[in-house]
Amino acid sequence: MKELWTTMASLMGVLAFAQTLLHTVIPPELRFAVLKLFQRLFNCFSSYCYYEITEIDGVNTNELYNAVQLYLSSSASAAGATSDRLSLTRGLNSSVITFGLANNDRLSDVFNGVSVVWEHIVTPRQSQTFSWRPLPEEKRGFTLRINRRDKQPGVLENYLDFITQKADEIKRKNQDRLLYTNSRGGCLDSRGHPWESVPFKHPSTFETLAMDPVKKAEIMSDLRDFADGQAFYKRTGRAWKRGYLLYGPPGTGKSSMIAAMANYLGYDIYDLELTEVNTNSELRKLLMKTSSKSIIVIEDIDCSINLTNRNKNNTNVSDMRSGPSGPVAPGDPEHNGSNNSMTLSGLLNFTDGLWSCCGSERIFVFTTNHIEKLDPALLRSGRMDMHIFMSYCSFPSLKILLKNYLGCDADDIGKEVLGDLAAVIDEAEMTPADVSEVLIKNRRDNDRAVKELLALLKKKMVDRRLRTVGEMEEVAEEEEKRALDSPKEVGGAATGGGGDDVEVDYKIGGEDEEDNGII
Ligand SMILES: Nc1ncnc2c1ncn2[C@@H]1O[C@H](COP(=O)(O)OP(=O)(O)OP(=O)(O)O)[C@@H](O)[C@H]1O
Repeated sequence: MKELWTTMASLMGVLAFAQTLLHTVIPPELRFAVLKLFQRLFNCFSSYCYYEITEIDGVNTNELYNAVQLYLSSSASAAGATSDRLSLTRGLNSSVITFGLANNDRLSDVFNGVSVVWEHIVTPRQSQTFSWRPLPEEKRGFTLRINRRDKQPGVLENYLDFITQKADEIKRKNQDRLLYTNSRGGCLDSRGHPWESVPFKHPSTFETLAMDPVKKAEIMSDLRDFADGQAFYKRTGRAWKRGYLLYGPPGTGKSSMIAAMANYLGYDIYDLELTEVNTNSELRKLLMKTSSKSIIVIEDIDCSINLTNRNKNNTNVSDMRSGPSGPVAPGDPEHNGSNNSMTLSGLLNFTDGLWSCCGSERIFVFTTNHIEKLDPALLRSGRMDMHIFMSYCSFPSLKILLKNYLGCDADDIGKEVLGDLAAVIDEAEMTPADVSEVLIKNRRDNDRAVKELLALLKKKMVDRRLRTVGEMEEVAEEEEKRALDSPKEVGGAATGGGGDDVEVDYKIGGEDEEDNGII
């Protein structure tokens, strides 16, 4: 045994000596050429093709390297359970940890039925070549191995395109969303930007959103189709944007829905405060400074701008600010050539006109508690593609809230109580916000929470019934009164009253649309 070790040590010594001799006698260029020759010979007989993607391309960062790294991070995290070693990173502005291949580790992948192997190669950098910025001490790169028989034309290009697209998605998902606001009025920041941003950390998701599951699935699928629809929008010649109108009573989850949309798609939110915008051109500038993959929100649109009465004289926001008795503009600035106030027509151009297309993949969301107050032009399809009614708490929504706040499934509550809740929930007309309040307050005691909620729902239901009876009595009284007076009024109503009303309503709608040139 001792002899064996002695022989091994001598052999190692000879090898080390030979290597030093080789390095001294043979110049590095020749060594490199010989190595290349061997590599070529090996490649000729190998059944694989190899592609190298280095981290630094010359002196520039290779974007493809970063994309591959991100793409592989999703596969690596899946393989995490089986792999012994993975590298972990967290990027700037990100709260998410990403997995990566550790040095010289391998990972297999399959794309369109083609199996490939990625290897992460890290070697010390030999010498610092001159460059305007210091290069990292290690040379990092990925080697992609593809079987020769799978090397069909276009396969590699398609695979790399797929990787780049996936990497973009992952980057967006990992990065914190931003919430922008224009609440500084027309003031610009030091970079000349009209929007101010803060990290957006709203935890609302479609999972936690209490609404009818069928409706929810429909909205999610619509959003997904939109986000994946670049080719569709290009083919059909449509601008890549979509409008959603969320309407319903306060506290039914309109803001929560917007947050869920942003979190689902990984989009930033631009919360447009219309009352801070003075002119149409200001609005246009704001639009130009929004980025793609974003949701532009105008909350409570009925309160922001006068949208009911699109008369030429009173449609601008400044009038709204001055109150009903405030100054009346001399005419619709969109039509008299002036551009010194903000009008409904300006807003419609913002969402629908040529300027709305300066960017792509953008969603417009308007919310209102009073849809009946909105101008029909705003509701027209093409402007607001989907009208989503956020309703009072229904039974399916209640089940989601019980899960959110009490952490229990409907079955855990007991059949009898569940039946009682189901019997009263619709008629009680309670908002998800009010239901949430009761559940939050009693979240440490599930039984108490459910009992208190049931009692409140019953009370609301009774109140509503009484209100309805009261209203019916009032109507009956009025009808009775009218019946008594009817011999005098029949003539008047028949000759003008009711008929005129209908005609005027109809006319106002039609004339306004044409006069303002909006539709
Ligand atoms: N559908 C819902 N699903 C889950 N939570 C909800 C829902 N609706 C309301 N809530 C809860 O109630 C609170 C208020 O809801 P939210 O602000 O989204 O309602 P809203 O309809 O936008 O109200 P408003 O019209 O007054 O702005 C939220 O913080 C959320 O916790």
